[in-house]
Amino acid sequence: MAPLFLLLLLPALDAARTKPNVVLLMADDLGIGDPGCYGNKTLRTPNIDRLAREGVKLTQHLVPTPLCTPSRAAFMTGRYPVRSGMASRSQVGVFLFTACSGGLPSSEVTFAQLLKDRGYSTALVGKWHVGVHCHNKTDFCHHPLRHGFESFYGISTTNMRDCKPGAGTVFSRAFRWLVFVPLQALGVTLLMLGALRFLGLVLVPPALFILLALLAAAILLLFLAFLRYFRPLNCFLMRNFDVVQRPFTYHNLTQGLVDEATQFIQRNTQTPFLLFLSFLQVHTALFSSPAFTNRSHHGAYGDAAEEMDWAVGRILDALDRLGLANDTLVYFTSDHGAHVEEVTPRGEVHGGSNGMFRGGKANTWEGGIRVPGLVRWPGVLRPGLEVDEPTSTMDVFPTLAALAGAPLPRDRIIDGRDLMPLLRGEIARSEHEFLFHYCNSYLNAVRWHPKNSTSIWKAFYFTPNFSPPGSNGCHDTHVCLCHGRHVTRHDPPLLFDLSRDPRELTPLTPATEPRFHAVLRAMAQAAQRHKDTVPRHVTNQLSMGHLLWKPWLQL
Ligand SMILES: C[C@]12CC[C@@H]3c4ccc(OS(=O)(=O)O)cc4CC[C@H]3[C@@H]1CC[C@@H]2O
Ligand SMILES: [Ca+2]
Repeated sequence: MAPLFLLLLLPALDAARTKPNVVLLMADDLGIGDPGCYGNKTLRTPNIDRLAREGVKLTQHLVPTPLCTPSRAAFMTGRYPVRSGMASRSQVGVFLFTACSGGLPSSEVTFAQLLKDRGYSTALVGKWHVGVHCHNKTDFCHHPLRHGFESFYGISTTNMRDCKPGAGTVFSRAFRWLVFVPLQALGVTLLMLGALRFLGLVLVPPALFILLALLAAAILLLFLAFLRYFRPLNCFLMRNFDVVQRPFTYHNLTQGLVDEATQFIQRNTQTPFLLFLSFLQVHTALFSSPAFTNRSHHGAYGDAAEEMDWAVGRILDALDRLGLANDTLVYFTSDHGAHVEEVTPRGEVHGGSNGMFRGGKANTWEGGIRVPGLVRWPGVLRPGLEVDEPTSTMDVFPTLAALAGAPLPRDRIIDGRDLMPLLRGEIARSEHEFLFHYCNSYLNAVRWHPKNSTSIWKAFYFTPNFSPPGSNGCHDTHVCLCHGRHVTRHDPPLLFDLSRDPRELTPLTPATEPRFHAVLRAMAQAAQRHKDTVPRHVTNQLSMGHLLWKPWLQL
C-alpha cells in the first residue's frame, strides 16, 4: 500500500499536472489557408505544422468578429465585444492612434487577471491594441499592466503601413475626402471668385478671400503635420509604461520579441506562467529580418509569415530545452482572417490566404472569421486529433480559468466554453449550439449547429457589397464596412448549410431546403434571446470621441 503521505500528495501532484504553463501565440491577420497544416503547399510553416502534428487541430475555430481590436477584447475576456463596449458603430472599428481614450474597460476581467490571481506569472509580448489611457497620460487605465499582465514589451496599438517609410498609408481614402477634395473645392472657389471679381461681375469682400485661403492653408498644414508626426507618435515600442524605441525598427523586431518571450519563460521555470506572444506579423506594413527577406515563394508576405513561423519554433525549442514542454499548453491562432484587399498599387499581394473560404478580414463570410486553431499539451492531448466542431477564440478564457482552478466571474455572461472536454476527446459535440457573428456592433450572422444533427446553418442578416462587384473583397474601401450603402440587407436572411456548402456559394431557398422557414425561425429566436442579454447602455469605447487623437494623452 502507498504510504499515507504519498496518498495525501497525489491530489497536489494531479493539480500540478492540470495546472499547466500557458503559451498563447496569436498572429495578426493570418488566414486559415496560410499554414501548411491547413493545406498551404507553398508557404513554409514547419513549426506551426509541428503544433498540429503534436496537438489538436481545430478546423472550425471562429473569431466572434473579424477586426483586431474587438476580436482581441473578446479573446481576452471570453465575451462578445458588444458586452464591453468594444464594438464600433461607425466605419472605424479599431484604434488607430495610441493617444485615444477608448479601450478595454477596467471592469472587464481578462484571462491574465484570472491566472495572475491564481499565482501565475503573466506577460504580454507584442501587440496589444485595446487601448492605453482614459483621461490623462499617466492613468494608463487600459494598459496591459492594468489588465493582469505583470510585464509588457511591445506595441500598444497596431503595426500599420504608415509606420514604415515607403510602405504607403491606410489613410488614403480619408486623405481623399478630408484633404484633397476640400483643397480642390477651396482652390476652385477662390479662382472663380477671383475671376468674377476681376470681371467686375460680383463684389467679393477681401475678407472672404483671406478666410478661404486660411482654411486651405490650415488643411494643408494639418495634412503635412500628420504625415510628419504620425510615425513617431504612434509607432513605438514600450516596456511596461515606458517608451523604449521611437519609432520602432523593423529589421530586428521579431528577434527582439522572441528574446523577450524566451527570457520570460527562462525566468519562470519554477512558477506556473502565462505568456501571450502577440505577433505583429503578418499585418501590413510587412517586414522580415534580413535572414528571411526574399526567401519565400510569396514575396514580402511569405517572408513575414515564414519569419513568424520561425519565432514559433524558437518558443517551442525554449520549452524543450528547459524541460517544460509536457507541462505547457501551447495555443496558436490568428485574430481574424487574411486581409484579401491588401494589394499594393504595384499589384503585389500583401494579404494572406483564407483557403477555399469566401471573404476575409472585416467581413463575416467564413474567410473572415474562421482562423487556425492549434492546441498542444503533450501527454494530455492526443497528437494529430482533428476537431471539426464549432469552437471560438472566446473559449480560451474559460478553458484557462478551468485549468488554473479559477472560478469564472459570476457577475457577467461568459460566452466562451471550456474546450478541454472536446480537446481531450471526452465529448464529441461542441457546447456552442449557437454562435453569433458580428460586424462591428451589428449582429451580422448566426450559426446554428443543432443537437443531434450534422448541419451547420448560417444565416446572414446582411452581407457586404464587394467592390468591384464579383470580387472577393471591398477593394474600394480597403476593408468591408458594416452598414448603410456598404451592405445588402436580406429578408429573409441568406441561409447556408456549411456542412454541405462550406464555401457559402449557394444560398438555400424553400425549394432547395424544406426546413428553410423552420430553421430561420429557430435562428431568429436564438438571435433575439442573445440580443436580450446584451446591455443597451454600455459606454461605446470606439465612439468618435474615444477614437480621436487627443494631444494630452500622447506619450
Ligand atoms: C480604412 C480605414 C483606415 C484603416 C482602418 C484599419 C486599419 C488597420 C486594421 O487592422 S487591424 O488592426 O484590425 O488588424 C483595421 C482597420 C479597419 C478600419 C480601417 C478604416 C475604415 C475607414 C478608414 O479609411
Ligand atoms: Ca488583425
